[in-house]
Amino acid sequence: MLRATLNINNISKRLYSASAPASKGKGLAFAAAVTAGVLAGGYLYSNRSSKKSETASSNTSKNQVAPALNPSEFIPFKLSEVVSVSPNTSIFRFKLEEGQTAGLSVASCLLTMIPVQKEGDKVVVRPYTPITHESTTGYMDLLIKSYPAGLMSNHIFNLSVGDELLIKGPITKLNYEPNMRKEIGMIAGGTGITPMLQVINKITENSDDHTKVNLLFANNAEEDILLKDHLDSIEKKYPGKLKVHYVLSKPSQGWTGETGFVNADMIKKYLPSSSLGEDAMVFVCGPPGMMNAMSGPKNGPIDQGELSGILKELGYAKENVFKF
Ligand SMILES: Cc1cc2nc3c(=O)[nH]c(=O)nc-3n(C[C@H](O)[C@H](O)[C@H](O)COP(=O)(O)OP(=O)(O)OC[C@H]3O[C@@H](n4cnc5c(N)ncnc54)[C@H](O)[C@@H]3O)c2cc1C
Repeated sequence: MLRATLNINNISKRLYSASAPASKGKGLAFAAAVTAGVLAGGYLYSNRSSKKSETASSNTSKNQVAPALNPSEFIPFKLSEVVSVSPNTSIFRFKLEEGQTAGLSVASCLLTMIPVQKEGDKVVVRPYTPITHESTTGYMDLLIKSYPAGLMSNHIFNLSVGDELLIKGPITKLNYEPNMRKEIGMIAGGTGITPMLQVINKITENSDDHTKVNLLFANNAEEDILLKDHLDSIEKKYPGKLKVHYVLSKPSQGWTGETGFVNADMIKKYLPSSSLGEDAMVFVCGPPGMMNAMSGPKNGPIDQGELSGILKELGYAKENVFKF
């Protein structure tokens, strides 16, 4: 597998590896046979394979290439590059046709699948959140953390350039509209940055969107901060639009940012006040412990569950908090 230690700005400038080995096409024949719902990321995601969606191609004029993703069918995407961004997290770049977008909406995720390869195996499906802009053509990037016993993350980390991954989507999580709120507060932990990045990209690339974003981004140590250079460069380019506040639970001696876990004082200091009511919204995405402490868990992919935790204590209303 091709590995490097470049940031996202650099990899977007790099060419794809020209020496991709032939795809192994592992077990693809089994994909079509999968009809059952499967447990993914703690939730039940529908995994019904149906006729190819016509939405992608029917909305596309003759001169445009239809978006790559299909919301109703898993299709194979070829891995073209892998870039390490922290000790346990990498960006996996999948090749699209020249001039072709992924077909993402903001904010949305997609599903990856490991098909059944022999009798007795179970299909594995997990959601991931692409970090490429909606308008990006020719490739789609996923930022993925590896877990020692993780079925999907290990599968993806073991792919070689040229191998294929079955992907279906997009699944819209939140329909972001420009200026839908005056201010947005974001609380992200680790790879929970991925949906935030989609929204940040959408806001900053639209000069008519005047939303102010404050992001509280929690990680363990400095080397674990995902896409720091990239976030810092967006903050620098759009000073009135984005402010990033880093929080480390295991900081080094010289660290001058916030330390510990995200707490009520940090939320009061950096995020829009709950007194702004419908003028503001807070997005939350992170590991289960963080979700529980900040906002309470979701009840399923489309059920936000009740609001609890620190945000509730600080007076935010349920409709002004979104859990990814
Ligand atoms: C909507 C949505 C979007 C997501 N987007 C991304 C994304 O962009 N990037 C990304 O890396 N992940 C993302 N995830 C998480 C991802 O879907 C998987 O849950 C994750 O990659 C682990 O899957 P796995 O099959 O490797 O591990 P599993 O086989 O499911 O779990 C094996 C073991 O890994 C450990 N583990 C798994 N998940 C966690 C966790 N969250 N915290 C702590 N330990 C854990 C546990 O020890 C667990 O027993 C998203 C989840 C959701 C719900």
